[in-house]
Amino acid sequence: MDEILKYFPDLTDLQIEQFQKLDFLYHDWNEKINVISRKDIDSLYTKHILHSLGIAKIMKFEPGTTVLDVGTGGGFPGIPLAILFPETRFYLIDVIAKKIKVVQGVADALELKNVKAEQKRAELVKGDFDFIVSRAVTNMPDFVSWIKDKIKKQHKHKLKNGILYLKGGDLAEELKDFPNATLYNLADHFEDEFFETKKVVHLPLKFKP
Ligand SMILES: C[S@@+](CC[C@H](N)C(=O)[O-])C[C@H]1O[C@@H](n2cnc3c(N)ncnc32)[C@H](O)[C@@H]1O
Repeated sequence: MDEILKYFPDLTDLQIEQFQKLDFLYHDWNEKINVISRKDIDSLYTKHILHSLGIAKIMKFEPGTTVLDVGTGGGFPGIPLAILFPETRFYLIDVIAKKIKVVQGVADALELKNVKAEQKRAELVKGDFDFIVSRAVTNMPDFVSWIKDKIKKQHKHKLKNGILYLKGGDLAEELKDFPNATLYNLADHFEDEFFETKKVVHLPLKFKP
């Protein structure tokens, strides 16, 4: 938790309490439904929560922004971002129902009013969003094909509406057909060696009528 406060020193008391509660909630849920590998659960705050908040180092969502988290699993990056941006609306989806049960359980326990969680396949999501966030779901070409018609037309941020994807390693081959993608190194923001190769990929997408 100290790590979260180190990089996000302006949290309110409520946000601090909500981030603290994640420790118990994820350990508890993970015993019933495995959403975080046993190897990683002890690094919950670095590898899952802080990593999710990496998106916030690139993008400060304005109040009223709508964000879709595709393949959220146990709620990453959606849940940490929903705590940090209480006035942004987050729609968290995953194709596996029991993962959404965990997400709903965590959102309920934290009384997050800005989270809607649903068991759904990405390709079948209706509606449009300012941004679509994700981590560890699929490669960029497939991802874009799933969500390309779900982007809002009106931009209200400096970064254009589109995808904010947490990815690691060498992305040259995967992103070769996306020359307008911008990579932001999380190592510029977080010291832990876990972030050495981690990036946020911003891919602006045009509204398709
Ligand atoms: C490796 S997990 C990552 C979970 C989470 N994003 C994280 O980083 O911890 C990938 C998740 O994507 C979900 N998924 C895969 N294909 C999907 C699709 N077409 N629509 C929605 N969810 C999908 C899987 O069910 C799984 O929960």
